[in-house]
Amino acid sequence: MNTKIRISAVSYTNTKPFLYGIEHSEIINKIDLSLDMPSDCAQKLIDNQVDIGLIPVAAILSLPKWEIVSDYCIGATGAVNSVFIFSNCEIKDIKTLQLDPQSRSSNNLARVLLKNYWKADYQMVTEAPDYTTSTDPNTAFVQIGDRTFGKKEKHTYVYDLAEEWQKFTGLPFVFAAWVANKPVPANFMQEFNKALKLGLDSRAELLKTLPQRADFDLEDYLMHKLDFDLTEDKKKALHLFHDYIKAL
Ligand SMILES: C=C(O[C@@H]1C=C(C(=O)O)C=C[C@H]1O)C(=O)O
Repeated sequence: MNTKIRISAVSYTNTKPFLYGIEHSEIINKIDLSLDMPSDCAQKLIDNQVDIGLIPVAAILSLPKWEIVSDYCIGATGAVNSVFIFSNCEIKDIKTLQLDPQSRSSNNLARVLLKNYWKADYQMVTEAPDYTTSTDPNTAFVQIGDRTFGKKEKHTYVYDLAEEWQKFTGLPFVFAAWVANKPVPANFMQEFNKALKLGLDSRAELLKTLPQRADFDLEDYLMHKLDFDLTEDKKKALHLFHDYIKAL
C-alpha cells in the first residue's frame, strides 16, 4: 500500500532551497514528490492528485478545504526580481495585458494593481499565442520565474510586482505557500518543516551547485530578494490580497 504523502512543489529556482532540504532529510523517503509549474501545483491540489502543494496563494480561493501547513513560503519584502510586468509603454497607458499561463498569483496581482493602484483601463488576454512578444505599443505582459532571468534589461518599461505591491500597501507579499487539502499528521508536518529549514540554512552550499549566469545574480536572488518566512505581515498581505481578488 502506498502511504506516502503526495506533494507537488514548484519547478523553478525559487524552490531549490526547499528541495535541497527535502533531499538531504529522511522525509524524502516518506513522500511522493512531483515538480510542476505553479498553475499545475494548484490544479493538482484542487483535483486531489496531491495532499500538499506549494501553490500560488491566489488558488487557495478555489479550494473547498485548505490549511497552510508551513511557516515557510515563497515571498518577498520589496522587489523579488522574478515577477514582472514587461511593457511597451507606461503602465497606466496599457490597453492590453497578456497573462502568464504558468501563474495564478502574479496574474491576479497584476490585475489588482492595475485596477486599484495604477487605475488603468485595459483588456486582459489569457491565451495569447506567444504572450511575450507583441509589437503593439500599448501591450504589456506578465511573466514569472526563471524565464524572466536576464530580461529586465531587455524591456523599456519594467515593473517588479512585489515592489509595486509594497509601494501600494506597505506590506511584503507572499506568492506561494505550502497548503494541504486534508488533515496531515502533525509529526509529519514538523519533520517536513525541519527539512525546509535545513534547506534555507544550506543556501550557501546549494549556490555552489547551481550554474552561474552572467545576466542574473542568483546569490542575491536566493539570499535577499526571495524572503521565505511566512511572517505575520505576510499573512496580513495574503488576506488583503484575497479580498482584492474577490473584488475584481
Ligand atoms: C517569485 C515567484 O513566485 C511564484 C509565483 C507564482 C504565481 O504567480 O502564481 C507561484 C509560485 C511562485 O513560483 C516566481 O515564480 O518568480
